[in-house]
Amino acid sequence: MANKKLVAGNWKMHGLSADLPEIAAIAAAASSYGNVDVALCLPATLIERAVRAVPGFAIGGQDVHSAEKGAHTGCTSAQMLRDAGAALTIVGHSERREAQHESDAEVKAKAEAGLAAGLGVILCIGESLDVRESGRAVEVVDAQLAASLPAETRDNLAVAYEPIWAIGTGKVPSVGDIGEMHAALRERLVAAYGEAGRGVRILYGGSVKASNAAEIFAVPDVDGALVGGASLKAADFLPIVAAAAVD
Ligand SMILES: O=C(CO)COP(=O)(O)O
Repeated sequence: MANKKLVAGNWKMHGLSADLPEIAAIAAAASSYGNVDVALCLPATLIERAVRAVPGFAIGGQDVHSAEKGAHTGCTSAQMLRDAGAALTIVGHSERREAQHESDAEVKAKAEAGLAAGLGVILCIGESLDVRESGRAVEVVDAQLAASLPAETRDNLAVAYEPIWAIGTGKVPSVGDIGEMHAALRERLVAAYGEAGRGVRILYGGSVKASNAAEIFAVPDVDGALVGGASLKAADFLPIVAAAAVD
């Protein structure tokens, strides 16, 4: 049976209190789609206010530290996100893997910390353009996933395949390439977790828009999307949610 789709927005470093009405508009409309889970991963500074503004709607963070607490200036623990009312968090986004030099081992520790704190976790992986052009994308991303996966899965673990060259560029892999990658990632999840690996949602991310969402969602083993730029406005995001709601 197909997994229920998850459409999550990643607001990255966007969002001030003036944007709370936009979040409320997204949450209000999203609640009418019973067969799709919808979430917004916001800057840490907005989480608590957003949770108060849209009770019951899934608000998430974009990163957590792997430790519960300690001398880590500027970092946020998974418990802190939970305490602010977050339901989930992204870990291992390529922007952090690149700019903050996060390793697979660190991403794995972050994913485990998030799950242990009761957060849903969206674990990101994806290849560079060089790797895609070398023909080694599946091999490299599979190895990245194997090294980043938490030791044990939980119901609220999801994986997001985000080719780095597709993020914010308007470029999207062919549906054939997305399908090939998601099938390989599914095999990896089943190898790691047995049958439970079939229930781990595999999202696609990278230039998802209203115009391409339906064909991406129709690919086998695409269980939703992680959406950047097109998640900032209800008018752009809600058609993507609507496309996920079509069986
Ligand atoms: O990085 C992304 C989501 O995490 C994708 O960003 P865009 O949808 O803006 O390409």
